[in-house]
Amino acid sequence: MSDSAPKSWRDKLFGGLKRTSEKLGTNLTSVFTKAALDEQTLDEIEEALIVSDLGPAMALRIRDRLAEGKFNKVLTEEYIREIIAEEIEKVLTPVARPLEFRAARPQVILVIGVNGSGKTTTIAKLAKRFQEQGRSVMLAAGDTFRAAAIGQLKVWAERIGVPIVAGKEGGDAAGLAFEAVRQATEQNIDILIVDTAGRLQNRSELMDELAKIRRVLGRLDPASPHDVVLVLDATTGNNALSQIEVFKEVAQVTGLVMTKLDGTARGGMLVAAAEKYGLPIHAIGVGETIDDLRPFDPADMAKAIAGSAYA
Ligand SMILES: Nc1nc2c(ncn2[C@@H]2O[C@H](COP(=O)(O)OP(=O)(O)OP(=O)(O)O)[C@@H](O)[C@H]2O)c(=O)[nH]1
Repeated sequence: MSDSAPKSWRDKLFGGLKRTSEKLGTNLTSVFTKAALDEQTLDEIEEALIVSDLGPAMALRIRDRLAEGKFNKVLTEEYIREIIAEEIEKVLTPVARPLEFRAARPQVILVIGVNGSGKTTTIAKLAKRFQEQGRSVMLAAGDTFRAAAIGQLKVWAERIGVPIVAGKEGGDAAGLAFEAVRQATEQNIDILIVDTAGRLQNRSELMDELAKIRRVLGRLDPASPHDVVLVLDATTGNNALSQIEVFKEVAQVTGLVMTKLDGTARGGMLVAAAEKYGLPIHAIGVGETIDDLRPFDPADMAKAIAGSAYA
């Protein structure tokens, strides 16, 4: 394929995860050149997998898989990468779940995450995907803390052609969410995506605000918000894992979106997150354009992380 040809999603996925799979390869270099499998090599493999952010449980499982009947045998790089991909796929399969319209009009999707995680662009990308599926979408600029966040979301709304409910900087986010649901109901909108502030440094305020939004939404429809999606920046590595911990507690997260997998060698943490929390992962981001955020195929994703054959 020439450089100018448009890339398919699979190309982008494998290209985006290249730094992650290369880092795994670097960490495993000494193993790839070993004569035969022994206890020490297995220790090295386990260590390399942990250093590659896959998490200790996964590292141990892969170690056990490789040990099965293979002692004193020479393992090829291809075989090792294949086994890694197979084990990753097992963990990703149950969590790879796209965000879907479930006929609760309006279905309210609360989007949370720290500033800079890619929240605003994720909202726009999700909105566009729903639109493509024939759904009507409305946005609510609930990050009332920063004028820039409101402005950015307005620009995106205009670009993709969806209505937006926005208030003033410093306004009441719960009040805005309430108003947005009212308008979405009136206009028979399928999906309302609500942005929120991401001030993790002020945990009690954040908690109060999210709790208030939930309370207000719940008053209109006890099932609302129907989804609470946490956006994580993959480049933050372990920090992303601790964000799941905090937000799970303050906002009853129902699913994850992981952005910027193309900008890091630490993509393995998606697997660690899946294993540790078991939360659905609705979509992943491998670039800045509107089409770069999508649900993922667990087998492809596993191969992309493990760097095993791209066929
Ligand atoms: N390379 C890459 N960049 C991304 C991805 N997702 C988001 N970005 C970029 O990350 C930056 C931050 O994204 P925003 O959507 O503005 O993040 P945010 O969390 O809303 O940030 P604030 O508006 O500052 O709170 C932007 O420049 C995005 O284009 C991704 O998957 N890959």
